[in-house]
Amino acid sequence: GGAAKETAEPENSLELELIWLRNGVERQPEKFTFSPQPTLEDIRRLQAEFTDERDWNQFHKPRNLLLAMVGEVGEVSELFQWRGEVAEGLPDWTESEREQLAHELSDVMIYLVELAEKCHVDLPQAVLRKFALNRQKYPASKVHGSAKKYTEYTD
Ligand SMILES: Nc1ccn([C@H]2C[C@H](O)[C@@H](COP(=O)(O)OP(=O)(O)OP(=O)(O)O)O2)c(=O)n1
Repeated sequence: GGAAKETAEPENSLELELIWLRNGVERQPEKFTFSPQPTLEDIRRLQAEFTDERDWNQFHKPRNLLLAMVGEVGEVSELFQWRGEVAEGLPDWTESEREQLAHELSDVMIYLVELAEKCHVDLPQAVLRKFALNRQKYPASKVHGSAKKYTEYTD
């Protein structure tokens, strides 16, 4: 029946992706934020399924993934290279240029997540450890309003 269908759990990754996409389209936050889904672990799993289904794992060694990621960073750079400074939110870009950027940033993200997986770096946990280090290195009280590198401070 209809009620059962509305509450039915997604049965595979494609159904989950469609649900998350729909959630994203409906979002209109006042200030820009990311959608909560997919998580990094979701992205890791979706890419693992994508490569498994194609028997591509044999090609996805850490070095290959690193080079693929850097190549995609280059594609992001191409979108910016002949422009002047770009304002937050890219107000002067066309919808198609923004979508292109979203694609290229996603390629970087997908390869980054898979690179971390294949190197056994638990990326979300590693990011938390790195934030703790960054806070120690750059105490807000000390560096407020200054973009100097930590080695430039004399005290
Ligand atoms: N061996 C591969 C090839 C592709 N992909 C996936 C991950 C990326 O998200 C995307 C990259 O695809 P392409 O190499 O075709 O690169 P682009 O999408 O950037 O296309 P183009 O190079 O034409 O701009 O597809 C992958 O996982 N493994």
